[in-house]
Amino acid sequence: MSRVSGPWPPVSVEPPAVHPKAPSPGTELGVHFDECFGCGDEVDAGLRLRSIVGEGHTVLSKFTVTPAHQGAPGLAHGGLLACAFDEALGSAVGNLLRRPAVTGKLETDFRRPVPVGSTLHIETRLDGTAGRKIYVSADGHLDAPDGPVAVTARALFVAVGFEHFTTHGDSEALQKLADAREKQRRAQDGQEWEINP
Ligand SMILES: CCCCC/C=C\C/C=C\C/C=C\C/C=C\CCCC(=O)SCCNC(=O)CCNC(=O)[C@H](O)C(C)(C)COP(=O)(O)OP(=O)(O)OC[C@H]1O[C@@H](n2cnc3c(N)ncnc32)[C@H](O)[C@@H]1OP(=O)(O)O
Repeated sequence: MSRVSGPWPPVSVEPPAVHPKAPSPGTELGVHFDECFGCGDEVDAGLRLRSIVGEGHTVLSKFTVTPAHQGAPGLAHGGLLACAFDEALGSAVGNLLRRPAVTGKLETDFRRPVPVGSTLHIETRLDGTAGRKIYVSADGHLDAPDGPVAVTARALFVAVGFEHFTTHGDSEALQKLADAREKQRRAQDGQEWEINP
């Protein structure tokens, strides 16, 4: 099987419509859900991926491999590395486009082993959109932003309505999460305090 995938993006795309209130370069992106395996603080063996906004509509994420993430002794499990990319790519889509979206397809190329104790620096780019389809890709560098590339990924996210999550997920927990996020966004946008008429 060839190592070379097809052209990317696979269809003709528009440049990504970055939201006018998307966080600026250097902004730290918070945890989107405390119980998220990718970024949440309340998951003991979670990846605890952390991200900031980079220049040129990129997101820079970091994840340190612990013994809880092993596949073979001393080495990261490929499925958990794919999870880290899902999280990093999803964070770029959610925070820069501010559109709810889910992963439709995620492709990973594992180029070098990733040892326990190493930190993967993931740089994600928004490659373009075609209607509801959002194409993103990322490179994962070992132990430094310019370290050797260990893993690369490409993904298609599909924009969905909020009802995707309420219909298929836990709607009560989601409403709480949505309210908290809205409050956080208003605070970031300087709209937290309404002036009485
Ligand atoms: C979780 C985030 C909460 C969101 C809150 C919002 C903002 C938050 C801000 C920041 C978020 C920060 C971080 C997020 C971090 C991580 C995110 C993790 C994301 C996940 O981990 S999420 C779980 C895994 N994910 C799923 O659980 C999806 C299950 N799935 C479905 O729910 C449906 O399958 C769906 C909706 C994908 C499509 O269904 P559908 O009926 O709506 O639309 P349809 O099928 O027509 O597809 C439309 C067009 O996409 C093309 N298309 C679709 N799939 C394709 C494929 N695989 N390959 C090639 N093309 C594909 C079609 O071919 C068509 O293309 P065309 O328009 O050209 O015909």
